[in-house]
Amino acid sequence: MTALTTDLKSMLADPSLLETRAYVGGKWIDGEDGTFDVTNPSRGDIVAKVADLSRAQVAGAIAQAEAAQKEWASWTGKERAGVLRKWFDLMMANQDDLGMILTAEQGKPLAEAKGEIAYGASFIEFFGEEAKRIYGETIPGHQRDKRITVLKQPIGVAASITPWNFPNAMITRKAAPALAAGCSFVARPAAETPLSAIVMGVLAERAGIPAGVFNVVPSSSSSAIGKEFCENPAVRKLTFTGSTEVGRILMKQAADQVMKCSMELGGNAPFIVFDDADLDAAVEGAILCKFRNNGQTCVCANRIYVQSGVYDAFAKKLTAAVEKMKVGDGFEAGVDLGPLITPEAGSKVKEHIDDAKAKGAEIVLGANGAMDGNFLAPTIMTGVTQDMKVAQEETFGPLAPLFKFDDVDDVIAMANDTIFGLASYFYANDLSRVYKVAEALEYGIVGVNTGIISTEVAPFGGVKQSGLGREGSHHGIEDYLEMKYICMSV
Ligand SMILES: NC(=O)C1=CN([C@@H]2O[C@H](COP(=O)(O)OP(=O)(O)OC[C@H]3O[C@@H](n4cnc5c(N)ncnc54)[C@H](OP(=O)(O)O)[C@@H]3O)[C@@H](O)[C@H]2O)C=CC1
Ligand SMILES: O=C(O)[C@H](O)CS(=O)(=O)O
Repeated sequence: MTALTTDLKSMLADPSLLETRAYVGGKWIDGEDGTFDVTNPSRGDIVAKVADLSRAQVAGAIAQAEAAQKEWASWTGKERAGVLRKWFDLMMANQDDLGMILTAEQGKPLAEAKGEIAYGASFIEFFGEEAKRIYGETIPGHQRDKRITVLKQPIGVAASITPWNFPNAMITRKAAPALAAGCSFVARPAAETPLSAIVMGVLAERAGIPAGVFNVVPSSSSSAIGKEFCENPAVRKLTFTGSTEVGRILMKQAADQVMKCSMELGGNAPFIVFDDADLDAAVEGAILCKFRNNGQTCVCANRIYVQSGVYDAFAKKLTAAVEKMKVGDGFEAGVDLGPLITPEAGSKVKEHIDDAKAKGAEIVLGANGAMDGNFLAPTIMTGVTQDMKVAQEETFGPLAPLFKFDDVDDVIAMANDTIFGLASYFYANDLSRVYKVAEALEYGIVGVNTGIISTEVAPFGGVKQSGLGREGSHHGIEDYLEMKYICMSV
């Protein structure tokens, strides 16, 4: 591939959206630790040099957020809804530019990046509306002279740590309910993809969100900033999306302050195809579910179980569809699969391919895990079994492993045989089977005859070691509220 340079500023309709400084207390500041490079995963070139904030500067951002929070909480829900709506409108008005910034730093195809902007914006629209509906309650007194009321109040300063795979939506899915609830917010984006977070600061300023309410603190140091978030007494809420491994670290650190945590962690989604499934629909769903963001999502199908009566037909149809998929630069028209975020991400996919081959699986499509830069051909394997690494670990890449099963109870047992419990999917038409399987799967999310479950109106989250709490839906704002019980003697 010819070396291309990503001259991002010249690509934007509004070049001022490409901001590289940090947004703290309503001011744009440089990093005490200089800058760190943001590179384009397709081309390897430097897209921008971004302010590298020190832990002390992040502590300053937390202080600014604390100072701004009480005033922000004094606004009515309707007033907060008004500026959140403006924030949403600005996102959608600049969707193309925000999509290009996202593709430049994360690599996903531009159409998919623009889709993420709309998905991310939907949380701001939704929770702006929810800001007006933070209801308390009155409870009949336990004594004749007692009156009981319950208030919902914002928890205070919320801090977020988010990953590179959805650099816009993972922030808005947290910031939107937080701000709607009356919290203030300090966002530390992944070092790979800070630009999509910083531009949300540009739009927050333009929307009239008060200084200090929304802050973005890019940094090349993840652990030091994580410790600041967990140890600073002004932070009352930590919200994280990323690996279960890092989630455990953060929860341990947050325990010293008994800090409320929301955790959206790793997944190992089973995708089950029963013999009464619509096979064409199942293939379409499997492709959407497996290869969205090049397999780099926590809800991607990680294991594909196909009942023996339709196994060969499904494998043939899936292979025929996947081999038409185009791998390439996210800015290139017609590309279905962009690069992986780093060479290390590719190594993990290759490790799973090699392990499965060594234990008897066969590659029916793909290049044996060979990387071309950060590009990896989509790979399909048959003859995959539970003893292989791919059955227990999140691959996070374009590998579709096909397992064969006979009995419904067996496949439910195999699907549940994991420490994870985020998303699961199955295709079937028999109604009693649909009910039985949906109830038996130990997951926070079950997709029935669909491979895409992501929406702002539903409660997204996992059980077991896939996380704590829910994001999205009217439930999502509860994670940013405290309940206060008032007992009044009359
Ligand atoms: N459930 C989900 O949605 C996601 C799951 N994953 C899983 O995690 C695996 C690794 O992906 P990766 O992006 O490295 O995920 P990580 O969990 O390592 O990183 C997620 C975020 O946490 C930050 N981080 C890492 N270590 C610490 C720490 N000790 N203290 C505070 N913050 C920290 C990272 O910063 P930085 O990137 O700057 O180092 C990033 O912003 C993937 O293969 C996948 O299995 C990954 C992303 C999303
Ligand atoms: O972290 C992720 O992979 C996202 O939560 C998946 S989704 O919400 O975009 O479906």
